[in-house]
Amino acid sequence: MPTPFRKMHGAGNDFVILDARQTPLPISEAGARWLADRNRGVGADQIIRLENAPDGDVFMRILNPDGSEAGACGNATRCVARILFEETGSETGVIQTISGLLPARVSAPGLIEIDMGPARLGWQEVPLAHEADTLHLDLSEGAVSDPAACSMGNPHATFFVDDPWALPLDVIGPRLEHAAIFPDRANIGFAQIVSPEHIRLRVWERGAGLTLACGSGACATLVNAHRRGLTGRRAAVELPGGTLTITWREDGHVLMEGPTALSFMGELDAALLDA
Ligand SMILES: N[C@H](CCC[C@H](N)C(=O)O)C(=O)O
Repeated sequence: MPTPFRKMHGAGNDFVILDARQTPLPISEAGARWLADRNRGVGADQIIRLENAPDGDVFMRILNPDGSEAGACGNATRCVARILFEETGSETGVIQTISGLLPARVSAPGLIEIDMGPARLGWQEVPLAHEADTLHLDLSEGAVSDPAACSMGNPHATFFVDDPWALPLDVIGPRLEHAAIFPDRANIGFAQIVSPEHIRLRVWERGAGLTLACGSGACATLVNAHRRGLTGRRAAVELPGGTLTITWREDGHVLMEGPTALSFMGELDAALLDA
């Protein structure tokens, strides 16, 4: 049964997007692994499945290449918003995830802004394995130490470093992702503060590894940087794949603005998704 898919990316963070609003598309862990595989499948950082939304305009299910489900994916949320806007002819909408309702709008030509919801700062919200000060975690690996942590609906830890490019992220990334303090694992950001309005960031993503961009990671990094007094409430977050503009509003919500792109459309055998 040929099933259409979209291959999209936001600042180089790439996705296979399937539409299950008309017909169920069960995806097993093996199916997600196959689909995300850059040699045997289509290849992607995450698999996104569109579903009918009980409250929003569309529900997005977020699966990592290892089959784990995530509570947030900022870059994919912009891509889903673009699909929604093309379908409705509107420039606003609400995307629903397991973490809540995310208002979306076209903020400028070629740019979409998502209200990613509130940053969650409590240790149980990240979550952490035990009570701790989320502004300064007692965690180190190699040359990095003392991260801040928060949740954007998914767990993030941010290390502030001199140069994210001078670190062996392929070595320290997985060790930190699986650190005992993170019972659900965590996405790990390595951030250089260039100025109070400019951050350079690389992210080792939970369940995915190094990606060219991480939208929720950019949000968590700005929040953690402001909490540390290192930036204002708004900054350009420069990732390897592109730059996102992040604002931490006084009401606690985090706005993320950035680009989207449709790389290609394709068809696949849905039976392979649930093998
Ligand atoms: N790996 C993340 C999900 C994708 C996040 C990222 N692609 C984004 O744009 O926010 C997690 O397991 O929480």
